[in-house]
Amino acid sequence: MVKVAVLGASGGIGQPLSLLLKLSPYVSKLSLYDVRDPSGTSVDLSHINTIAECQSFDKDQLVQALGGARVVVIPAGVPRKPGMTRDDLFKVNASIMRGLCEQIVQVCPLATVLIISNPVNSLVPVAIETFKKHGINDASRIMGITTLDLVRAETFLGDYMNNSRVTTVGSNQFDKRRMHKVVSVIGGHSGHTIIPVMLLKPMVYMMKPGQYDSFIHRVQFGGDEVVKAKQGQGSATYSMAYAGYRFVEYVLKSIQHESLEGLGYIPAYVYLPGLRNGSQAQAKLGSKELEYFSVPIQLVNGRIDAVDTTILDKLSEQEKLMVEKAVPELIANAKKGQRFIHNAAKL
Ligand SMILES: NC(=O)C1=CN([C@@H]2O[C@H](COP(=O)(O)OP(=O)(O)OC[C@H]3O[C@@H](n4cnc5c(N)ncnc54)[C@H](O)[C@@H]3O)[C@@H](O)[C@H]2O)C=CC1
Ligand SMILES: O=C([O-])CC(=O)C(=O)O
Repeated sequence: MVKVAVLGASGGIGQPLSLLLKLSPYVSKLSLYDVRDPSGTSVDLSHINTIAECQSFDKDQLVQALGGARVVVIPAGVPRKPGMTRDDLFKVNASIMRGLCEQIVQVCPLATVLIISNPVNSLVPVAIETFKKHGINDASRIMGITTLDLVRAETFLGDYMNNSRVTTVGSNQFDKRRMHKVVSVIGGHSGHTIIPVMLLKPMVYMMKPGQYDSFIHRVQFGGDEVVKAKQGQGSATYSMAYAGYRFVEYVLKSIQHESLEGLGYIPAYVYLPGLRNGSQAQAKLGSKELEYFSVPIQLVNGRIDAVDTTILDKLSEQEKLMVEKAVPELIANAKKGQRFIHNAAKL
């Protein structure tokens, strides 16, 4: 069992994610940090009779919050309002990400860092470059969480295929196993960079005309659907907490050396050149310039052991076109994050 730190624990995602982590059998200590005092959340959660011990840390206590953390999850940052893109959040959230990573790299440099804050496509590069600047060149422990796209794809496809909803709660395990074998999502985490991939290709032909295209659109723009429905009160929080927990649990199971079989290889947004099979993925995606991509990963002890590129061999013509469309945007998004660190370094 390990210590998990949540940075941004008072937020819309941070609170329900912390609840799920408090229920986890893999967490011994739950460290809640936010610039908005998270002690209320921590005391409330501490009344739940599960193993994890809750501690809260206020804005001047980041070092204490991170001490001994094996996993750091970051939902800190501002969310979108209607009319905004995720990229509009870059300026504020990149500064937050850099500040947090500058401490992580000093206090718990061997922790696995899982990034939720948007824009994921640019903030993972901000984190990787911050670590590099401090002498740590290890892409195996920094990942962007794109699991919400996968959860949406599983849910919406389940709807479209007239199945019951996918869930890991309760005894409805059948759908969960079934859906992760049917669909995955690769690419990035914004609009057209989100690329649903049918693992069972005949599914497409089983759908009614137009259903496949509207399924793709709904997965790509599911975030906007929530932003609109929340009418200025933020973006997805509960579904993100669920998705975030699903990914964190995957990492925690690997740290406990538990079997990950049956969970499939969950994709994450990662720095390909620093990973085993990463250059193979770049070759299959047709661009050496494309350094960041969400692709299924194989985990060992909380670190990425290798990128699983097999999904890239089985893309349909339409999926290949989606990749082609996404690549220039993903390259630009990553460069933006990298420039943010390098230009700041020159000042
Ligand atoms: N990866 C994904 O699929 C998703 C990502 N998001 C992103 O997650 C982020 C958080 O969303 P919400 O929780 O809804 O926002 P929120 O505003 O409810 O919560 C964010 C929290 O971060 C805290 N915070 C700000 N600066 C901080 C710092 N320097 N250190 C620690 N905490 C800090 C705030 O005080 C606040 O409590 C947003 O950027 C949003 O776009 C949201 C949904 C899905
Ligand atoms: O749409 C947003 O801003 C939040 C998000 O990333 C999502 O829900 O996928």
